[in-house]
Amino acid sequence: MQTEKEKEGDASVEEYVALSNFTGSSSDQLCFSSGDRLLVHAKPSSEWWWAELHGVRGYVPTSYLRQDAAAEEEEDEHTSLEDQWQDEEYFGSYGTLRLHLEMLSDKSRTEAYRKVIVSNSASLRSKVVMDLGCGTGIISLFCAQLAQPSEVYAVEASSMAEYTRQLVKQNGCEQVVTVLQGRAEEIELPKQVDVLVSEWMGNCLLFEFMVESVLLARDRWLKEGGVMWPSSAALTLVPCQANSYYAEKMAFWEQPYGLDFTPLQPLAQQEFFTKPKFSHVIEPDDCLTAPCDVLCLDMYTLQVKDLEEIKGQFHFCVEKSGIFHGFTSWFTVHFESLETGGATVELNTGPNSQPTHWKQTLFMLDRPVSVYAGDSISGTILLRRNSIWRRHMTITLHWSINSSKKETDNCQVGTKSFPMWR
Ligand SMILES: N=C(N)NCC[C@H]1O[C@@H](n2cnc3c(N)ncnc32)[C@H](O)[C@@H]1O
Repeated sequence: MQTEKEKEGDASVEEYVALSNFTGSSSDQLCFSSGDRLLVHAKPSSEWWWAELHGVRGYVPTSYLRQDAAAEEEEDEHTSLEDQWQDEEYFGSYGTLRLHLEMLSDKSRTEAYRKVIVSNSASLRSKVVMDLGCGTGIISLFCAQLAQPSEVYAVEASSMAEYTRQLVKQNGCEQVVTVLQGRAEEIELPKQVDVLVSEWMGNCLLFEFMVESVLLARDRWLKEGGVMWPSSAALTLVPCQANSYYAEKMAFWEQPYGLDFTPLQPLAQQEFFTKPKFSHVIEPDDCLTAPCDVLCLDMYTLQVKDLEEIKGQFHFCVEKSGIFHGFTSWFTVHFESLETGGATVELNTGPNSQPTHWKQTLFMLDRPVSVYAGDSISGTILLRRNSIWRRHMTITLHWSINSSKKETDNCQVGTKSFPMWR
């Protein structure tokens, strides 16, 4: 129901750009295409705004909108670089034990780093190592305990660094490990390093964009011919079923206690399926096709500017009929050996490996689609870094489903943008 204000619209009309296509599911919702410039007249809720396109007014979902460049410029002036990284909140969260306990309790992750040190212990002798974002210093302690590097610089920006120094002393590693408190981009190391090791991966590989700090440290502190651990990273995608999640968040409204609550389903779609779902556990049987690496990052050549927009393509062949609810992503990183020809160590966060604290990330479509063995799903994925909130990004998926049934030439296409988180 439109209020008077929504009908007239208030004076402060703001222009927004549509991030992707939207097909309204009721008469009072606007339909628009990616790139359309919408005039927002009223913001009655955080999820739905009252907007105008080509003279027609209606509700639009806020998650599909981005402030236009001019407005973004203006906001830019009021957002200092510091705020854009949300460092106070970010490093504040790493100053407490919660996240460090989660990471240390992740055996798959932590043992993978230990395996890297153990399998390269001979080559690490007399080497200089930088552990970027060392947290409690676990990787630095592995280096000092399981190998004989000459120096390990354990760099940590949060207040945890004070405790890390105590842990280094407590474990008799202070001869080798030096803890430096500060942002890796800002601190001074006594010398260049032979190895830059870091556990920087976020949800969907890049969230938090700590990888930028790793690249800046590489360019400034890694010796010519030095080694990056991880050496490479890949983001993997697979079209999947998500029956229990769909039942829990959408089907639920069909007949709760014998009543018909389906008018709430557009809100449920907006509230539960607009953003990616972190910590999703996909069962191998939920995969409708073989997974595909859609992005591959070489940590020696990747540049900070490359992080603004990263694009990948995919082509999936449906192996078994099922319901295409969405896409699931995970990542894998590789640690090359310090010895030429030595064994590479892999940390895989996918459904066929030991579980990790990242689990997987689920991207739900607005509406599920039945697919059949022999169909194919092809398209692109675009990770676009947020130009204001530097730890955030938007993931846009475009896909087309090509039916294997010869008589129907139906090719269903779809696109959806998922803010993570702004
Ligand atoms: N997703 C992750 N692996 N997060 C690990 C982040 C750890 O690295 C620390 N960290 C992140 N960025 C930086 C940086 N630029 N400089 C120093 N420490 C950092 C952070 O305080 C935490 O202890």
